Amino acid sequence: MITVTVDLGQRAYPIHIGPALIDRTDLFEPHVRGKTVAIVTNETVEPLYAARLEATLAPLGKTIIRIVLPDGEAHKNWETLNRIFDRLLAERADRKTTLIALGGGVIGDMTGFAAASYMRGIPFIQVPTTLLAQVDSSVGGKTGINHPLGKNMIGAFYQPQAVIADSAVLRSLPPRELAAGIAEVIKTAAIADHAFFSWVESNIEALSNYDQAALAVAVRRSCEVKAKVVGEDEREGGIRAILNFGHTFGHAIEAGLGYGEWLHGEAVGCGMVMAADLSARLGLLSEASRERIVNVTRGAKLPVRAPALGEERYIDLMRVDKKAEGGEIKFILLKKIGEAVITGVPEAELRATLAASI
Ligand SMILES: NC(=O)c1ccc[n+]([C@@H]2O[C@H](COP(=O)([O-])OP(=O)(O)OC[C@H]3O[C@@H](n4cnc5c(N)ncnc54)[C@H](O)[C@@H]3O)[C@@H](O)[C@H]2O)c1
Ligand SMILES: O=C(O)C(=O)C[C@@H](O)[C@H](O)[C@H](O)COP(=O)(O)O
Ligand SMILES: [Zn+2]
Repeated sequence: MITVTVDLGQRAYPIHIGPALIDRTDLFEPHVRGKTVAIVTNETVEPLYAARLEATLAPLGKTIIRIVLPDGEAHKNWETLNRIFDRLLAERADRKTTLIALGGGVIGDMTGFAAASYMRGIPFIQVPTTLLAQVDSSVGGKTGINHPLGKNMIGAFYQPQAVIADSAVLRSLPPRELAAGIAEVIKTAAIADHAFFSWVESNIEALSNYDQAALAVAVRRSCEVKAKVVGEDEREGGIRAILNFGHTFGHAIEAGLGYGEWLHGEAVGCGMVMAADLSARLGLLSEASRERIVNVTRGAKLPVRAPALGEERYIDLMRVDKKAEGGEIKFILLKKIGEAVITGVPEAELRATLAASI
């Protein structure tokens, strides 16, 4: 097992990474408060891992509740969030109840938001079970739900007590979901670490083939980079926005097609290709580097052509992006592989990228 620390100044929390961590009572014990623990999961993950997690928690002598939600991005909304609150209230869950998010990013984001708002804040632990959640969403405290008009529009910054990432659970992940997780690995490397990007290029087959050693490197390095960025700028006042590379286009794709049509990671993969195109068009990124982004994304079996929503629709959807200021859309672009910039762009170049990508 290795442990990466997220150091927020006032407080810090661990990200434990390794095989069979779901079975380690000693890792959960320091973070489980109160008399009740609620495991929040979904109908796909529950039959795979909930009983094991309950067996791990049993020696702690807590009352354990299972809250099982419908599966999928289309359910990351108010209605599903309310099901968590309804159940917590029905069970008389008090302020010391600990929530455990057992699942991918959808479960993690919703459980975190429920924890942030139930009785104005209760503790929660992230147990990410997808690659995407292990490399990205379980770390850093962005929690929330989607709105039909925009992705993750309602939410809170609220940090977990700990992240416990069991690498063995990735074996049951469908290939399409694995690829979606690789998209966020590519993103992390592209914005912050050229050597890591080169490593991803060389190991893209191994990652796609569930090679445990390669996945361990990807999870560890991605968490190290994310922990550092979040430690510098927890609430996205500045530098944290680089973690949004590919997301301005990607979120427009997700909302425009309807949530769940494309996976988040697929939309981000295509969004990175579009952002690299825009970076090259503006003379920031070399053509050779742009091609490396396209090739590694394609190598991960992610889409590189954008869905035909129409130029105006893309622009409309991107105007509600959380990074927009006074109606001006802000993009995360690349100066080179391993270095990102946050900037507005001339409309003509943006339209040229959209025309070339669709
Ligand atoms: N908070 C953040 O910083 C952050 C970062 C990135 C993404 N996100 C959010 O995360 C979400 C995407 O997360 P995701 O890609 O994990 O999707 P997801 O949560 O929908 O999980 C993907 C699928 O895999 C299934 N699954 C989960 N673990 C499994 C396992 N071990 N074996 C078999 N099946 C398993 C799930 O039931 C689901 O069908 C999006 O809503 C995105 O906005 C948040
Ligand atoms: O942690 C962050 O910061 C990120 O931007 C990580 C992204 O991968 C993630 O998809 C995040 O939820 C996007 O945040 P949003 O603020 O653009 O909704
Ligand atoms: Zn993302």
